[in-house]
Amino acid sequence: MDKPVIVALDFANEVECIDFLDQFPKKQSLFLKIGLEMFCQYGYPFVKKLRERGYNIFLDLKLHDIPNTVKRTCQMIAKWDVQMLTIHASGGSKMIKSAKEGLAGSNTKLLAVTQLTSLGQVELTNELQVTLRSQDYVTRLAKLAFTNGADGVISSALEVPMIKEVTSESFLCVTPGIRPKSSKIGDQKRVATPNQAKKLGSDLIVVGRPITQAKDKYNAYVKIEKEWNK
Ligand SMILES: O=c1ccn([C@@H]2O[C@H](COP(=O)(O)O)[C@@H](O)[C@H]2O)c(=O)[nH]1
Repeated sequence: MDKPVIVALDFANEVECIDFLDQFPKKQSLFLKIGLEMFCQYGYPFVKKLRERGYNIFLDLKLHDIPNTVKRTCQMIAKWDVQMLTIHASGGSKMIKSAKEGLAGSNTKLLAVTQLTSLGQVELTNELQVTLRSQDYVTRLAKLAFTNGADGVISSALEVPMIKEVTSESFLCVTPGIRPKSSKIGDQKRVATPNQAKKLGSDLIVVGRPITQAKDKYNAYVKIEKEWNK
C-alpha cells in the first residue's frame, strides 16, 4: 500500500486552507499536519472539523515545557483523536515520559523533535553552543526519546539510518525538510528529495510549500507522492 505524504497546512487563514483542500478529489484520503500557524488562530474546533471530514491529523505543536504542564496538555489532546503529536526531545527525559503518560489510553503517537531541519551545523555550533556534530546531537536526542517512551522522532531524512541504528527499526522517523529537485529550499537546511527520503528509510515525509505554494497544487502533491512511493 502507498505511504501517505503528510501535507503541512501552513496557511494565512482557514479560507485559504479549505480552498486548498477542495482542490483534491473528494475521495482522496489525506494526512494533514496542523501546525502553530493554524492552531493558534483556530484551535481545537479546526482540528475537529478536519477530523470530521475524515482526514488523518498530525498535530505539530512541538510542546516544550515543564513535565507537569506537558502531561496535563497531553491529557487534553488525548481526547482529540489525532494520529500524531509533537514535543521537543530537548525538554528532557521527564518531559518525554510525562507526555507519553498524558496520552495514555489514546491512539495518538508521540513524536519528539530532534534538531529542527532549519538548523545546520553552523547554527548548532555558533548560536546554540552545542559542541557535538549535528548527526550526533540528533541521534543523542533520538535515543533519549526512544528510551523514555516516545513512538518516534522528527528529524531530517539524512539522519534516519543513524537513528534506526541506535533505536529500533520500528521507531518512527517522520521527516520534514523535503524538497523535490526543482523546489526552493527556503529556510530549511537539512533537506532531502522524496526519493532520497525513501531510500534512507523515512517512515513518513512532511511536505509544505512545495505543494501549498505550487501553481497546480494537486499535481504537485501527486508528483511527490509518486516519487515517494515509486
Ligand atoms: O524540524 C522540523 C520540524 C517541523 N517542521 C515543520 O514541517 C513543515 C515543513 O514545511 P515546508 O514548507 O515543506 O518547509 C513546516 O510546517 C514546519 O513547521 C520542519 O520543517 N522541521
